[in-house]
Amino acid sequence: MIEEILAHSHVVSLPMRVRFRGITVREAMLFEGPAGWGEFGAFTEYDDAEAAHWLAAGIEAAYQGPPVMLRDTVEVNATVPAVPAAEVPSILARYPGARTAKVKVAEKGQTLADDIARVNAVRESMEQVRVDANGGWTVEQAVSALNALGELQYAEQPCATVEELAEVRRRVSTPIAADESIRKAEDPLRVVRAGAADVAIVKVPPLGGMRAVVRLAAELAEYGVPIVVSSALDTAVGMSAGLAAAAALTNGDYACGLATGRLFAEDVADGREVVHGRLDVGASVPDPARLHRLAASAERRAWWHARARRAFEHLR
Ligand SMILES: O=C(O)CCC(=O)c1ccccc1C(=O)O
Ligand SMILES: [Mg+2]
Repeated sequence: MIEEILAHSHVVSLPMRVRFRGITVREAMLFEGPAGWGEFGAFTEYDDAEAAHWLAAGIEAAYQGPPVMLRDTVEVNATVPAVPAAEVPSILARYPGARTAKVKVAEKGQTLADDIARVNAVRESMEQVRVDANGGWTVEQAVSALNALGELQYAEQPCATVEELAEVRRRVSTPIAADESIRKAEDPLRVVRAGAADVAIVKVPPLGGMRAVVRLAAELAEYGVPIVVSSALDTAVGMSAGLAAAAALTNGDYACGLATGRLFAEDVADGREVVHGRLDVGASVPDPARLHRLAASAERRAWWHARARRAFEHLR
């Protein structure tokens, strides 16, 4: 099966408009199967065992297709990278009609004053603001930052560990969301059992697929913890899987972090625009001219193929 996947694959390199998560180009391998297109885009620093989940998610999309969807559009949030406050209006302009924004905070080399200025700039035009520290604060820093930042929908991964999240959650009134603590966990439920999260950020690729997201959502609902489906900086192909998973949830109350296609200077497909703060869930089919234009070097293509082979071994 892996040879068939590789034979129908394209490795792309998408330039980002603004640096995000420390990267300026996003590479991914896309492949077409009997049920549609799938994506294998595990972050380059992830090991093969972790990457295997991402490959499983791509295989589900290409060979099985989406689960039963309950909606044909999904509400999305604007995603604001750790830019200077003055750049916020131009970033938000790319998400017409969005009511919620997620703002990156705790960026290395920046100060709390930078975060406060950025969050306040976002508040001027958004109904709801959430922040994402990507585990960048200590407990004490998180407590003072969250007290200083004012009312937020929630704070995503303020600190690195589950224990720290639980402590911050006891000490502040801001709801706490877990992202990396779920994405990297053997047992995603540990974080809620530990009292570490009010909200769970869930991404299709690291969980291993759309159906895995729907299952986890049902388990978390028993603990009263809602999920927010977000992207892993996926191309338009991977985003289709995130949108399908979000559309399959019975409780889809939170705006999803699935509009990150706006962070790319160019994507593999066009036509999926944010309209009234929502995205259509219909599958995106890559445009051959774009696949050609965005093709990665032969060397990077070989790297992704070798990695996909190793990851596939973990699935057998
Ligand atoms: O949630 C969003 O608004 C966008 C998704 C996002 O921030 C993200 C994208 C890729 C990798 C990590 C993250 C993250 O949430 O930390
Ligand atoms: Mg996050």
